[in-house]
Amino acid sequence: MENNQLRIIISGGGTGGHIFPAISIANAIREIRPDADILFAGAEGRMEMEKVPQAGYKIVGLPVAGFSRSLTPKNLIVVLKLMKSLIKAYRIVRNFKPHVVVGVGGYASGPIVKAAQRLNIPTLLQEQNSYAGVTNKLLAKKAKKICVAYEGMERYFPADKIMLTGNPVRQDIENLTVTRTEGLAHFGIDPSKKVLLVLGGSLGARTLNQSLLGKLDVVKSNPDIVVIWQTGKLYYQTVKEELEKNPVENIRLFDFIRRMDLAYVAADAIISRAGAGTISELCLVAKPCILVPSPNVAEDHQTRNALALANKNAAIMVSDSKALEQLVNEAFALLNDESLQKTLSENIAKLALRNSAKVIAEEVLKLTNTNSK
Ligand SMILES: CC(=O)N[C@H]1[C@@H](OP(=O)(O)OP(=O)(O)OC[C@H]2O[C@@H](n3ccc(=O)[nH]c3=O)[C@H](O)[C@@H]2O)O[C@H](CO)[C@@H](O)[C@@H]1O
Repeated sequence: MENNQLRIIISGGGTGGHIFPAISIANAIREIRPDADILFAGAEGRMEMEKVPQAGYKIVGLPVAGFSRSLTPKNLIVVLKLMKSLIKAYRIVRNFKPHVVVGVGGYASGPIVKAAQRLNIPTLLQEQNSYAGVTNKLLAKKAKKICVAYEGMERYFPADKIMLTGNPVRQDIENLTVTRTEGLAHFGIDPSKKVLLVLGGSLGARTLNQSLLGKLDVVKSNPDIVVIWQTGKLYYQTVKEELEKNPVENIRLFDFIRRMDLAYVAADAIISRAGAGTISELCLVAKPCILVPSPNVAEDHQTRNALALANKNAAIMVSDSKALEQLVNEAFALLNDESLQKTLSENIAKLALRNSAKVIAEEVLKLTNTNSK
């Protein structure tokens, strides 16, 4: 390892919501400093161990896992793993000698950022959600900079360290170059139809799938509306079997959509979970949407993400418990109300934050000159 080479560790992961921003930040650092040596640290067995090498970066894994929310003996094993991870994290940071360490949230960022802070290496945190998780709140005290995507984050973090940068969004979505005609052609949809896009987040959402399955008759009786439906990998087979029993011509079914840019341009309205990454994209593509926060995430942060938009009349929020009954009717009503579509689009566009990855990368590079002592 060259002594004067710029070295940066990026830590965190667990779901797409943490990994994709981390990779975007790394790419933006490389654009400015192609010579930078970037090392990722993730959790063994999680999605980052596959996605990060695919993106062309090296990654080391920690044996870290999440606590169960109820009191169970399993949590003892989690404590042991955490201690092992801390020891490993110290070793990684000492050996790699980074000039700065970035934490994007998720299991691995805790031990790595903690170790860096103890060793007086400057750290930067990126919080994607409008509600800060426990780990980031603990790490914030000694962090040099905290890049956030929502206003009002001084509720959780020291105000002087916060910078409103937004969440990094893939280039092809931030700067859409495809047309609606191309989007419709990609999904085999006639240009005279309206399109409802349904997104369950990177893993899919059971409630959204059940809400649609329960209202197939409504979808069928509106043949001028075509539904592009992302089920998630886990639920795809079940939904497909249901649709084989009860075929609906105006549905296009996918487990995962690779060309989100084409899906977004094709859509007239969108139903979505309220994951932070998806919301940042929805603001940039400025489409009218209905958000259904997942009740299964830490500290109910998706509800807070969704409320940040709903309170500004930038999105409609339907709670998970009301979705089965209300969601599809609400979406079809929105598709038939152009004035509401226009208001929601205009308001959501105002919340868009651009160039986040580049701005965060610049902040990371500024810290490489900081003396943290
Ligand atoms: C269940 C869970 O823990 N969810 C969390 C996870 O969400 P999750 O992993 O679902 O992530 P986000 O909603 O933040 O982002 C999903 C990303 O996957 C992409 N995508 C999605 C579907 C698809 O078919 N194709 C595709 O490419 C989207 O364009 C987006 O870029 O991390 C977010 C950011 O910390 C949190 O706010 C969420 O609460």
